[in-house]
Amino acid sequence: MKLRDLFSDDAAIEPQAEAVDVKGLSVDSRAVKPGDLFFALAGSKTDGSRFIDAAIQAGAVAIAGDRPSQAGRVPFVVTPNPRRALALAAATFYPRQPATTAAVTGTSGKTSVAAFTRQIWERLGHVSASIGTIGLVSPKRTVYGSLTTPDPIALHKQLDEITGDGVTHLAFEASSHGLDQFRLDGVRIAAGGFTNLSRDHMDYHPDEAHYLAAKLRLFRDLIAPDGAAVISADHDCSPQVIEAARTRGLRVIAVGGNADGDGEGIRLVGASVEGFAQNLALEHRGRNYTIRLPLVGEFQIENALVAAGLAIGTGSDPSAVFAALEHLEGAKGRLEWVGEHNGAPIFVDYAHKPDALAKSLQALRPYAKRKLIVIFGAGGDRDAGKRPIMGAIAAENADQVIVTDDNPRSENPAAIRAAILAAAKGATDIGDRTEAIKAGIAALRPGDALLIAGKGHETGQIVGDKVLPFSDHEAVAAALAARVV
Ligand SMILES: CC(=O)N[C@H]1[C@@H](OP(=O)(O)OP(=O)(O)OC[C@H]2O[C@@H](n3ccc(=O)[nH]c3=O)[C@H](O)[C@@H]2O)O[C@H](CO)[C@@H](O)[C@@H]1O[C@H](C)C(=O)N[C@@H](C)C(=O)N[C@H](CCC(=O)O)C(=O)O
Repeated sequence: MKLRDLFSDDAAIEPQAEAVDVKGLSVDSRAVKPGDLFFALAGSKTDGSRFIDAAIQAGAVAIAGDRPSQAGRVPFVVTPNPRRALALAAATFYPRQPATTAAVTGTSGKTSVAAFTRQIWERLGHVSASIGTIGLVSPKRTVYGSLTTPDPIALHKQLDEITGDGVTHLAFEASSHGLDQFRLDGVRIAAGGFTNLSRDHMDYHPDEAHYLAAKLRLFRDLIAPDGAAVISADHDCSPQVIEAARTRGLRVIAVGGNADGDGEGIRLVGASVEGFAQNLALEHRGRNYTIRLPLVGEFQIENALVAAGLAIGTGSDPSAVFAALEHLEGAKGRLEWVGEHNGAPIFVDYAHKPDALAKSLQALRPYAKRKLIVIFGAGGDRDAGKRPIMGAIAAENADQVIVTDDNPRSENPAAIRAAILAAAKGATDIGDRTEAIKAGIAALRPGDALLIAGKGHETGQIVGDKVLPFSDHEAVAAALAARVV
């Protein structure tokens, strides 16, 4: 592809460089291949412009960045926002995208919403995929990804491939990092969803206003002008998100108890727990629907309604969408029942933030007539402020707390646990996660329930810079199979 074709008019390209043939795109000098266009990006740890020489040595035929470089040996494209230019170039280089794409943002629930939207579309006969924290899930390929929102090059390569596979409908997760770093700017988004907002990523965003502003980019800048915004109406920040969507002239579908069921909204009129399911009364366009949602946890109602809104907002028939909710399956490691001991259920959940931990514990309370036990930890090299908050939430919402390791990374694991334990009076300290899980299961008696929180679908424990194989699912299965409990 010609260099000129990869950039919009605001990029400065010398006329003699416009026809340079670009064979690939790269943001990492260590991964550059001959023929690549290298984007020099200012990053959180270093500045890509320091590696221009290395990129040229590796075979880069052109460089893009926000200020002209002295390298001079290959053409240099000056563009005011290189990260956004990268996203748009990736969309041009890998041109195919599913015809219908929905994105979801919010602190919690993104993975479930993406999975539920995919499942609803599948049930309605569309070839569907989802991309997010648990990777790419599509009929022909399942690929694990390390980021919630992949970088633009990986993202557009995947979009191009799955479209070639016949995928017509895609639901994907828009993380605040992804939105802030313009990773999604080249995706044609027909509908965007918003779940909720709580404390998260304070190691990245300077404050909560910045965090919300990143999320709002989806509604302010990215959804197609004739697209839909599906917004949970039950949070303090909901009016701000609705306002951002209305200002753009998007079709707003509010969902939840505060939504208007007479019109576009999906109003939750009532909900009751029945076994491992919930009966919901809904109102949409003045019509009433009664459905059995086969999922545990009140928070899953919000996820299911946002998914339903995304399907309706991209053209599906409401009655068929609500009927499809009765068949939803939880996403891997999202308040997932993984076994039982002494008749007491054991759940694995990805909750690794204060609000999510509180919601998961509250969701399991109806299943713990006697004691609710929780096992969790907190990640190293990440927002340290959430550790005591999570300790206090666990102590308040559970009857027995075991604090363990969860990706300590470069930090001293015992110090992370100590910060949690200081706020969780009476908690037990068991650093080894396998041992903690064994102890939690061994403590179960009839009428109890156990929540193992933090890792969800993950298959590794990050210690130092090594990822050691670890899975809560496997640790539970091994403990139950060995009858060590
Ligand atoms: C903090 C963060 O978001 N970092 C992302 C960012 O990297 P960066 O630009 O800050 O990297 P940097 O190390 O400062 O380097 C600057 C530039 O120099 C380049 N470089 C660097 C060294 C070298 O030898 N040669 C070279 O060319 C780098 O490739 C980079 O382009 O841009 C990269 C390209 O898009 C991302 O891969 C990278 O994600 C890192 C791996 C990451 O861990 N991100 C996490 C925090 C993240 O994005 N998480 C969100 C949210 C998850 C959630 O909701 O829980 C996600 O979407 O996954």
